[in-house]
Amino acid sequence: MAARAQKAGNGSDPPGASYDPSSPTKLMEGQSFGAKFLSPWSWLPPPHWQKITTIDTHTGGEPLRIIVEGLPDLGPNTSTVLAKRRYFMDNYDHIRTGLLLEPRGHADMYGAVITLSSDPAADFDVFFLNTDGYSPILARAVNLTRTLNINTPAGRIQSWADVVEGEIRETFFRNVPSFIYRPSEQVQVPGLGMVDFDIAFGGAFYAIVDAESLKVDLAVKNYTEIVDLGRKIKAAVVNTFPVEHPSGPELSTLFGVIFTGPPNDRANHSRNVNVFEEGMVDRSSTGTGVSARAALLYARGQLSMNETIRIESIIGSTMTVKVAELCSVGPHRAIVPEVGGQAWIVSQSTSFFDPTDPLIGGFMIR
Ligand SMILES: O=C(O)[C@H]1NCC[C@@H]1O
Repeated sequence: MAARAQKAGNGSDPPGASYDPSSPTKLMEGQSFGAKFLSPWSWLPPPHWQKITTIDTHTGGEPLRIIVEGLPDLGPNTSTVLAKRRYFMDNYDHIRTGLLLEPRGHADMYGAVITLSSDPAADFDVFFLNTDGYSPILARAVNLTRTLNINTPAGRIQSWADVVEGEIRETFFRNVPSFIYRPSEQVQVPGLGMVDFDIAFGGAFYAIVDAESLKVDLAVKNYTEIVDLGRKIKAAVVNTFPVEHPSGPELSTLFGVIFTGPPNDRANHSRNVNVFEEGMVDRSSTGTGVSARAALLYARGQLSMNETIRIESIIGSTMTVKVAELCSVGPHRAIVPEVGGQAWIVSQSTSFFDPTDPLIGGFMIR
């Protein structure tokens, strides 16, 4: 494959032909063979291959691949983030699958498209990609030096950082209004019997289930069982309890099932494991999920205004949440949650898409 790409890139030059041993790029003893033949000095992809540059980050272990260069035009109507997302869905879904699925990604990969906003009140627009489709919002910490107003498919959020001596300690965002949608419901789940749950919205709709009622410990060793339970419960709830957000159909789907359980670290309030879409598992405690939990806890008198709680993820990473304001969303009494977390930048890379690659759009093994 490397030889084929080489031929396409440099005409008839043999691999590494443009490498000049006397140049400053000369390899030192111990440098890898790959460094010589795949270095940008010796090989360039052919001009007709699509090239997309991304920056990878993670928030509490949950990956986020952000497209920073190479995205084609987002169409004639860029007036709203939803219009841009619609155009992307209709025209570039192969970019989502190509960047997030194997071989460039994996079944639980996540992505984001950040664009300038035509809304003067917003610093930028962002929409989110996952391996099964598109998420209404992704509660992610961004590294910031000032408060940013960000338009997401779920609405406007604000994000800022706590900076101490030039170092970002924690980042926060003020989420969209979050509310209980259907408290204390039950559903018959094939193979499980009756399952108790609540539905709450925190930027996305979730069915929230106490894991102890299913006798499952929310540990990584039970990953497969947790995914299986999440998929079964989600299917049963979707079939029985349709959700409708007052803002319209784009937000009116059940995104996932959040299992709650006791924390491993007693300093934390609880544990959240979010099984979303068709079986993706959030490595973090889920920003939209802790928001939905805060709405539920506040309505039940188990969380006070401005009281901060810390919620663990399946891998033990944490996010904080507090109720910062009260408001309403259509007929629902709502809270405005403030979520805190930590994010790290881990790499930058350019993906190449050879049009003759039969797996150019990616594949998934789950
Ligand atoms: O933190 C969040 O809200 C997101 N993480 C993956 C699933 C959710 O979209």
